[in-house]
Amino acid sequence: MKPVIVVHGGAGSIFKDREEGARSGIIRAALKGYSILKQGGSALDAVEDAVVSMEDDPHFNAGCGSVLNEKGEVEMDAIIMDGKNLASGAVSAVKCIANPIMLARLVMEKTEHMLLTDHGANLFAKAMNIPEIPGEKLITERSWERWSKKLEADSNPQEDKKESGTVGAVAIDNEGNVACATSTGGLSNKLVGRVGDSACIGSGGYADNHVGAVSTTGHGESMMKVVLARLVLYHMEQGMTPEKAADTALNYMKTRVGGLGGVIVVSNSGDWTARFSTKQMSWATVKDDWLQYGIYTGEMHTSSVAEALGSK
Ligand SMILES: NC(=O)C[C@H](N)C(=O)O
Repeated sequence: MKPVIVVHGGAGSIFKDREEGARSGIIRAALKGYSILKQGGSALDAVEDAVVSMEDDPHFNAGCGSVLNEKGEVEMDAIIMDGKNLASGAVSAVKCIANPIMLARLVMEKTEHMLLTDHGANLFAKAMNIPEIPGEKLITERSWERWSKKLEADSNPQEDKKESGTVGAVAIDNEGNVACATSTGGLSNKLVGRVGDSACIGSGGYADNHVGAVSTTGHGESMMKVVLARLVLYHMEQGMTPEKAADTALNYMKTRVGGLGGVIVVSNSGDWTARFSTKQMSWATVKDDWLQYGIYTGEMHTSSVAEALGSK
């Protein structure tokens, strides 16, 4: 099987001054994941590494750069899933951790459970020797500024809830195993303790070698109502292509519950797609040593991996 990786940097509206940063961030993440796959590494390692790279990048709403809750704190959700055996691990409402996706993987591999939340997730991190970092280290000047503005009387919270930037990855490795990973700071100004789709199996992501893998982004409450990631795979099981399945599921979410979002998909035969009902979604993929990426509907740039590595 030829390896494939697809990553996203969130669906929503990307501010003009953030476009360049988002573009280079998704390209870097896709190339990182692909280099693992090329060396014979697993889909699971590839999606984890790709997501870590975007969690560490302040341009995205995950890890450092996460949006803030109503109290001005960062609370994050993340999930990872292995399509080989349907194992998955997740953390929700976790604070003071640089890379929630690494913690989610440890939940999957080192516990009997699938989801640890809040304080329990931090206790587990401690037991796993994952260091806690001061919460402020995850807060960028920009996220602080935007959060403070929301406190002004004439602010528009609905508008601010459109902040995108959740990150995710799906991959298939040369053994034909698929995996997904998703990580987010959630929605800005969310209530303390709010958990979104990104920590929930089937909504924020799903991976099954029998069909493929999906990572999602968008309005979490809508995505949980339609169990978006699993819905895409269901349509593929019924015979749809990844693209048709993604569009059908996103359209259902829009008409049934009025929610917008985006998905990245890889099928168990290595077909992929990146689709969204929002104005933008940053995405990138590498297959056959060719990198493709875009942000707006219909936008797709192509370059060879060698060229992309050279210009990094
Ligand atoms: N931007 C996002 O994708 C947000 C995330 N889906 C959430 O609702 O927590």
